Amino acid sequence: MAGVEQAILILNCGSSSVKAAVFDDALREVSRMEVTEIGGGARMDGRPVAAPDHRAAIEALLGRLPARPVCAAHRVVHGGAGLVAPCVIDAQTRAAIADAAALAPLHNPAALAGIDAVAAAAPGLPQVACFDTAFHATNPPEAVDYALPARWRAAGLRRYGFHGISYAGLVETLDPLPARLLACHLGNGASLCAIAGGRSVATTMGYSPLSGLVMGSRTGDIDGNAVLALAAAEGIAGASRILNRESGLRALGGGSDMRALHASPEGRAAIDRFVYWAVRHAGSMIAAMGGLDAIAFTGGIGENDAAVRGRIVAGLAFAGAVPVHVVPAREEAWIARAARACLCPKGAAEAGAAFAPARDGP
Ligand SMILES: Nc1ncnc2c1ncn2[C@@H]1O[C@H](COP(=O)(O)OP(=O)(O)O)[C@@H](O)[C@H]1O
Ligand SMILES: CC(=O)OP(=O)(O)O
Ligand SMILES: [Mg+2]
Repeated sequence: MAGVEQAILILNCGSSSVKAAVFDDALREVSRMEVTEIGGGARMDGRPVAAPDHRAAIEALLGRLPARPVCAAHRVVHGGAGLVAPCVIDAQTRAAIADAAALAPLHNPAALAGIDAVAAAAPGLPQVACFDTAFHATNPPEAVDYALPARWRAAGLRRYGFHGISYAGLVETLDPLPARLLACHLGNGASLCAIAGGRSVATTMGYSPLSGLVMGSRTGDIDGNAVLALAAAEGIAGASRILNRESGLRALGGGSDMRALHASPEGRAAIDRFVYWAVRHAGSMIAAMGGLDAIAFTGGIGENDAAVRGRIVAGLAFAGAVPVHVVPAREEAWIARAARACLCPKGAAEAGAAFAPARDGP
């Protein structure tokens, strides 16, 4: 793209989508493309595209980049306990993201596919990872701990929380920022976050992006003994497939796309359950903040589905009438800024500072 000398490429692999954005050296977004509905009639910017999986979607997007990037940065959902702050991706970082893949089976393999595809297309290009967990580092211990024996808590079995890049972008966007904000990221993955004074104090996802709300293909909260029953019947891999890929709206309503669900009785029953559990979990978030000053919706459903938003807001009438905001998810812009700060910490504040790796890339 003419005039974009220091293009930075952002890849955001969601569970049903890949979003690619290019920013210029002043961190202005100059291009955006997305493949949605991956695995079920994928579309690129609304038009049908052959993308049966994330890898194919990434290849299709990289083939249409309008500028040659000088660095790339990725949304990575889970880095485990060790990887939280944005960092340059080296062999060790890549291995840690791969190690956490079992905790985010719908996301980390896709993020790795993006990292590897960029490395293959542009060997040596500096790449940065930004993690979905970081925003929830401010949760108090009582919100983070599972009531497990000490050795298992020490082994990293704890609540992490996700969609943190989206929530961090939301906090930067709302001005003035409400003191006690119920933030609802409703996409193919869905979570709620209690944001008090701009900081996450509670969230509905836990050890992995499986818990909390009913989602496109994930159960949301489910009793541990039911998980054991599934594992006994189907094995660990089978139970993981059922819980992460075959459940949620797909299991209740016959499909994971909220738009289609409105059209059938079975789909509407699934939406009833989505809304019911969103409201119940919202009650828990409101309790964690000691009240409610505003609600914000983001994500594919949160931004576009006024009927679902209206039903959730109506279900929360008990908490009083509060302002409701609809905010486009700004994950890519947040990642671009974090990548610059990571790669050129000294020049991060200077508009127009060129990207240069702080240390060697992959
Ligand atoms: N106009 C719409 N009305 C209702 N739901 C929508 C609409 N557009 C997108 N969605 C829902 O948003 C979901 C995708 O959200 P998104 O945040 O883009 O996904 P991901 O979680 O993969 O990042 C889809 O599953 C779809 O059901
Ligand atoms: C964490 C998560 O569920 O992300 P997404 O909504 O992109 O699937
Ligand atoms: Mg997403």
